Amino acid sequence: MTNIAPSLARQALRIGARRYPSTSFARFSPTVTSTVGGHIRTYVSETKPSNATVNVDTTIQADKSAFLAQSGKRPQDATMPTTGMSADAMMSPAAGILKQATIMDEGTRPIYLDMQATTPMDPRVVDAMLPFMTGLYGNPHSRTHAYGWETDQAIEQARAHIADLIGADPKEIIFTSGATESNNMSIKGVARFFKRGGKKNHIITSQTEHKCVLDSCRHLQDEGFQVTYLPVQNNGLVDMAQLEAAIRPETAIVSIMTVNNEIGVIQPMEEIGQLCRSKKVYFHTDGAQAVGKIPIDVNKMNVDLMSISGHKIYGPMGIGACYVRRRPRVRLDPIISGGGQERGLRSGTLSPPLAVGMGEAARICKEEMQYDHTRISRLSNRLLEGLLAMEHTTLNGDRERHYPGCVNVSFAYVEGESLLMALKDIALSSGSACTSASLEPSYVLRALGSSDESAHSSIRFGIGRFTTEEEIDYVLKAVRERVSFLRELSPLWELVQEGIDLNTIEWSQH
Ligand SMILES: Cc1ncc(COP(=O)(O)O)c(C=O)c1O
Ligand code: FES
Repeated sequence: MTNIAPSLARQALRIGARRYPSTSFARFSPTVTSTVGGHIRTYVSETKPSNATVNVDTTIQADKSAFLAQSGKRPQDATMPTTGMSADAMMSPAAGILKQATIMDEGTRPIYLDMQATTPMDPRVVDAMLPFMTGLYGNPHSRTHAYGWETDQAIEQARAHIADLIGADPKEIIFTSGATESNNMSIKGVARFFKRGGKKNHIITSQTEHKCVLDSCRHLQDEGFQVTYLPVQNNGLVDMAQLEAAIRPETAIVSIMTVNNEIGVIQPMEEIGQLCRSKKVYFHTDGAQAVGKIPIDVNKMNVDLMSISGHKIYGPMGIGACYVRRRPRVRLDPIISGGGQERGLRSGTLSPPLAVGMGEAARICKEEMQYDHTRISRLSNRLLEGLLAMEHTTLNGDRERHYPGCVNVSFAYVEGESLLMALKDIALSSGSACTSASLEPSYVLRALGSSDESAHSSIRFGIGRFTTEEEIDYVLKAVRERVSFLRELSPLWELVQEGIDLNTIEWSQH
C-alpha cells in the first residue's frame, strides 16, 4: 500500500477504457469500445433471483425489458425505497433509483457487487486479446507455418502464467471452457478411469460444493458409483475427522472446493491434501473462487487436480483451465475426445484470444494479488462492520477462514428477495438463491444449519478489484435505510420490538 504506482494504474483504469494509457483501444476505438460495453452490459442479466410469493422472476423480467429499452437514458442517484412500485415507475426519471455505474464509464447502471457471478474484464486483458481477434488468427495447432507458430507461442506463454499463479508446471495446465468443464473432467475422468480398472468406485465431496460438482457426482451415481456428500460445520468448514472417517479403500477421489462461492469460506486445503496423499486418494479442488484471489500452491496443498475459471479472475468468459498433476501422475479418462490436443485430455481447437486473455488475467492477479487483497479486505471490513452494527444481522460462514471479497449476511425479519427488490440500484445476489423450478432456500446455507428463515433473509455482497470506497458507503447507506423500511412493514419485527420472544409463540396451522 506504500507503493502508489498500482493505485495510479487503477485510477487510469477507472477513467475508462478509451483513456487507459497503454491501451490499444484507441486504434480500434469505434467497434472495440462497444464490444467492451456490450460485455460489461451483460452482467446486468446476471442477477436472477426468484421468489414464488413476491413473484420476483416476473418483476425482474419486467425490469430487464425496461432497462434494455432505456439503455443509455437512465436517471441518476436516489435513496427512496422502491418496494411496491411497478417496474415502469422504478425506471422513470422521477424515481431515479439507478446510480451512475462506476466501471469504465459505460453508462448508468446499478453498482456492481456480484463478483462471485463474474468479474469485469480488466482492460489490460482486453488489450492482450485484441491482436488475436484481428491479425494473429492462425490455428495454434497448425505446425507447418508461421500463423500457427505465433498463436501457439502465445498460448504457451498464457499457460505458463496460469501455472505460475498456482505453483504448477505449464505442462500440468489443460485449457477447458471453464470451471464447470474442469470439474466435470476431473471428477468423471478420474472415476471412469478407476472403474475400468474395476478397483475403486467411491467418491467423497461436500454438501456445499458448486452445483456442477454435485451434479457430476449424481451422474456418476447413475453409473454405479457410491458418493459421500460430507456435511459441513456451522461455520461452513469440513470436519477433518469426518473426512478421514469417510475415506475407504475404494475411494478414488475427494473433491472439496477451496473457496465457497456463496459464503466465501476457505477450506483447510493443506490438511485435506495431506490426508488424501497419505491415503493414496486423489484430491480435486474447485478453485474457481480462490485462484487469483488468495495464494495457492498446488504442491504445498498436495492438490492433484484443480479447476480454474477465466471470468472469475477478470479474464474472459468461455475459458478455464484444469490443473492435472504429473508427478505422481494423475490418471483420468478424457470426457471430450477428438484430435488429441491438450495431452489427449481435452480435444478441440484452442481459442488463442481467450487463452491469451486468461493468461494475462492470471499474470495480473499474481502481480497484484497482495495489493488487491489488502484493498478488498479494507472495503470488506468497512462493509461488514457497518452491516453488523445493525440489529439482528449475522455473517454467514467462518469469519477468520474467509475470503473478504465475499460477504454473506442474514438480515433477520427481512425477506432476502424483498430486500433485493428494494436494492435495485445495486447488482447483488441473494444468498438464498432459489430458482423458479425449486423454491428451496440456498442449500449451502441450509448445510450450515441455518433455519429456512435465516437462509431466506441472506444477501451476498461481492467486492472486487474495481469496487470503490464510495460504492461501499452508498451500499451501506442504502441497505440500512431499506432494511429499516422493510422491517417496519413486518409484523414479526413489531412483535420483536415489543419484546416478545418469537420462539414462544404457537403459530396456528393451516
Ligand atoms: C465455485 C464455482 N465453481 C464453478 C463455477 C463455474 O465456473 P464457469 O462459469 O467457469 O463454468 C463457478 C461459477 O459460477 C463457481 O463459483
Ligand atoms: S423464496 Fe426461495 S430463497 Fe427465498
